Amino acid sequence: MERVIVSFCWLKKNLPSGGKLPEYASELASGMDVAAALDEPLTLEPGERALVPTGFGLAIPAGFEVQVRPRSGLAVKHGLTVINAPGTIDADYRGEIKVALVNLGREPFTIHPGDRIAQLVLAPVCQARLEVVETLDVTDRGSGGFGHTGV
Ligand SMILES: O=c1ccn([C@H]2C[C@H](O)[C@@H](COP(=O)(O)OP(=O)(O)OP(=O)(O)O)O2)c(=O)[nH]1
Ligand SMILES: [Mg+2]
Repeated sequence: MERVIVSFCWLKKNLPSGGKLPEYASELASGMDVAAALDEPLTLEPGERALVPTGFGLAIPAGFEVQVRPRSGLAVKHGLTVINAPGTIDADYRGEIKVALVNLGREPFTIHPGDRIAQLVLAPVCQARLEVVETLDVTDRGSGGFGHTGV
């Protein structure tokens, strides 16, 4: 598959403990698994959330974004998910990529340095140019929404 070049940079002088280059786990995986760059294990109590560092930053080309998505295994088995999923990494952001995790499970969950906590999906985006009008055009749906077509 053709790949888009994204600049990757460790943001600290020493490679953070647990920091790993994000990787596609299979040939055609949509997301690169991303690891927790932690000095020590971090335990999330039920209902608790944390902004987990990765140690790196990206320079994403214009016309793309990176989405931070949960890993379904962690979500289904432990209730660990990304609270703002999909997190948005803007193409002009140069700070550290962080993962906003929440433990929606019933048990405490411990993240160890280097654990794969989420996945990063590179996705195309386009920006809108808003054209302000007096009225919107007419459609069959009209203003029906939120279950209007049935469950
Ligand atoms: O899961 C995330 C979400 C965001 N970010 C970083 C990159 C992103 O470009 C920036 C801003 O994110 P967002 O636009 O979602 O947050 P905001 O609350 O709108 O903050 P801002 O006013 O800085 O845009 O924070 C992360 O590292 N991880
Ligand atoms: Mg924003």
